[in-house]
Amino acid sequence: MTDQLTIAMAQINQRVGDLSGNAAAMLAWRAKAPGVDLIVFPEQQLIGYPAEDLVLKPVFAAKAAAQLAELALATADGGPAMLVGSIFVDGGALYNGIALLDGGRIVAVRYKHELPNYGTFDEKRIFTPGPLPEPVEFRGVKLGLPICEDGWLQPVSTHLAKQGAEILISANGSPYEIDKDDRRLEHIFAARVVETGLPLLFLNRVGGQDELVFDGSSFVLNADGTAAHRLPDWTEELRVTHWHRKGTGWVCEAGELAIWEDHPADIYSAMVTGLRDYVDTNRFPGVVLGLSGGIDSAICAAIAADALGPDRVWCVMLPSRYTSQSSLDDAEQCARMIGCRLDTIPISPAVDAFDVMLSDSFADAKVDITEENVQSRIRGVTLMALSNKFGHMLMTTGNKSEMSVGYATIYGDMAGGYNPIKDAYKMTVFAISKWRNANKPRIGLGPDGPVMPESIITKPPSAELRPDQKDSDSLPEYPVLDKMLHALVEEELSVDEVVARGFDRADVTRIERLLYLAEYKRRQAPPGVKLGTRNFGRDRRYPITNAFRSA
Ligand SMILES: Nc1ncnc2c1ncn2[C@@H]1O[C@H](COP(=O)(O)OP(=O)(O)OC[C@H]2O[C@@H]([n+]3cccc(C(=O)O)c3)[C@H](O)[C@@H]2O)[C@@H](O)[C@H]1O
Ligand SMILES: Nc1ncnc2c1ncn2[C@@H]1O[C@H](COP(=O)(O)OP(=O)(O)OP(=O)(O)O)[C@@H](O)[C@H]1O
Ligand SMILES: NC(=O)CC[C@H](N)C(=O)O
Repeated sequence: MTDQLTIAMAQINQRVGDLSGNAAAMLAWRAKAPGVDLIVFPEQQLIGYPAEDLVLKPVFAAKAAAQLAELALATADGGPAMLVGSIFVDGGALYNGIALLDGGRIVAVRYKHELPNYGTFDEKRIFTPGPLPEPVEFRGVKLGLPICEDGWLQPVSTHLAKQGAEILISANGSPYEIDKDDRRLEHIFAARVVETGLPLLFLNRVGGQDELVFDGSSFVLNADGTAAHRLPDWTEELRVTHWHRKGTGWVCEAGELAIWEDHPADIYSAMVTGLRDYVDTNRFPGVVLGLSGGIDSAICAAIAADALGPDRVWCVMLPSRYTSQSSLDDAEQCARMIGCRLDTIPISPAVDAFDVMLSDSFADAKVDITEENVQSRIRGVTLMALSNKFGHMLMTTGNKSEMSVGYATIYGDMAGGYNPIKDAYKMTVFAISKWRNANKPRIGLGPDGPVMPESIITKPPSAELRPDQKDSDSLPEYPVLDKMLHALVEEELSVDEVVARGFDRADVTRIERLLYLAEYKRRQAPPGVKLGTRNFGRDRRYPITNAFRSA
C-alpha cells in the first residue's frame, strides 16, 4: 500500500474513428510523463467522442478491442499505468467504459452507469447502462471511476464512496456550453465532493467534433472543496498531480490554477476551435468565403484566420449592381486587416445571362424575391467552383437570427460545409466583433490588432440584393428580434408568454410562423459550432411538416 501517488492528467484532443492515431497519441503523451504512477485520458479517448452510431458497427467495436489490447501491451515497460476510455462488448451488450492498463494487461474495466439522453446526447440509444461500478484497486488504493454523466448525478459517486473509494477520477467528454466550465466545478462536481467527502479529479477533452466543441477546463478538487488544479481552457496540456495519504484521506498538492475565459472571449474561442478541428481533421487546405463588407462574413473571416492562419483563408468579393462602394471598401479593408487573400469576381455577367435564360419563362411575371435569390445562388455556384477547383471548404456565414427566420437563400448563401457562427444570434455577432477588434484570442493565429473597420460594425445590416435594402425592412430591429427568438427558441415560450414580456403581438406571431416555416431550410443547412443549450441540429429537433402555432 502506497502513501503517495502521481497522477498525470492528459487534457488532449481526439479524432473520432482513428483508433491507431488515438492510441499512438496516448503513448506519445505517456512518454512525456515517464515517472508518474498513472496517466488518465478523457472519455472514449481510444475511439473519439461522440462516435455516434459508428459504435454500433460490429467491426468497429472489434477493432477497438484489438487496439486496446495492443495498448495494454505497451504498459509492460514498467512505465505509467493508463486509464483509457473505449467501447466494450460484453455478453452481447455494448458499453461505454474505461479500462485500467498496467503491467502489460487490461487489469480492470468499469462501465458507465448513467447514460445521458438529452440535448445532443443519445447514449441510451447506443449503449447498455453498466451496473453501479465498484472501485478499482491500484497500488493498494481504491479508485472510483465515474465516467462523465456518472459524475453529474449522485448515485455512482455515493455508491463508490460506500464501497471504500478513496479518490474519484472522472474521465469526461463534456461539450462546451456558455457558462458550463464554472457550473461543472462549482456546482456539479463540487456537490459530489461534499456528498462523498472524497477528492475528485475531473478530466475533459479539448477540440472540436462536428457541431460540438470541448473546452477542457479540467480540475482537481480536494475533499475540503478547494481547487488544487485548474487546467486551461481550449489547449492541450499534460498536468502532473501529486497525491499524499493523510490521516483524513488523500490530498492533492496545490498546483497551477488557470483562469478560464469569460464572455465573449469563450464564445469566440469555441468558434475558432470548432472550425479549426473541422477543417484540419477533414484535411482541407483552407477555407473560401464570400466577403460582402457586412459583419457576418467579416467576423467569419476573422474566426477562420484565428483558426487556420490568414494564409489559409481566401475571401472573395462578388459584387452585383446593388453592391455599394462602401461595401467594396469595407471588404477590401477587412481582408487587409486580417491579412488574407481577397479576390473580386463581379457576378453581373451571370445575372445578365440568367435574365436572358429566364426571360421567356418569366415574361408575364413581376420582378420579385426570385431575382434576389438568383444573385445569392450565383455567388454560391461561383464559390463552390473555387472550392471544387482548389480544395478549400466553402464556409457559410449565416447567424442564428437569420437561420431562425429563414432569412437566407437555400442553395445560395446557405451553400457550404461549415458555419462557425450558426448558433450565435446577431447581437452576439456584434459583441464578438467588437471584442475581437480590441483583443486577440489566446489560441488565435490571426493578427494582433483589429480585424474589421468600425464601419462594418456600425452600419445597418443589409443583404444588398435590391436597391437600398436593409434587414430591418422585413425583420424587427435585431435587439428586439433576438430577445423574441431567445424566448421562442431557447426558452420554448408561447406567443402569449412572449407578448407578456412587452413585445408586439403581430410581430411575435409572425416571427413564430417564420421560425416554424424555416425548419426545412435548417435541415439542409451546414453544421456549425454549438454554443448554447438549444442549437439548431442535435439540441432542437423540430418537425419540418408542422401545423402547430402557439397563438
Ligand atoms: N417546407 C418546405 N420544404 C421544402 N421546400 C420548401 C418548403 N417551403 C418552401 N420551400 C421552397 O423554398 C423556396 C424558398 O426558399 P428560398 O429560395 O431560400 O427563398 P425565400 O426564403 O423566399 O427568400 C430568401 C430570403 O432570404 C433573404 N436573404 C437572402 C440572402 C441573404 C440574406 C442575408 O441577409 O444573409 C437574406 C431574402 O431577402 C429573402 O427574405 C421555395 O421555392 C419553395 O419551393
Ligand atoms: N457582394 C458580396 N460579395 C461576396 N459575398 C457576398 C456578397 N453579398 C453576400 N455575400 C455572401 O452571402 C452572405 C449573406 O449575405 P449578406 O450580405 O446578407 O450577409 P453579411 O453581409 O455577411 O451580413 P449582414 O448583411 O447581415 O451584415 C454573406 O455573409 C457573404 O458570405
Ligand atoms: N459525455 C457525457 O456523459 C456528457 C454528459 C454531461 N452531462 C455533460 O454535458 O458534460
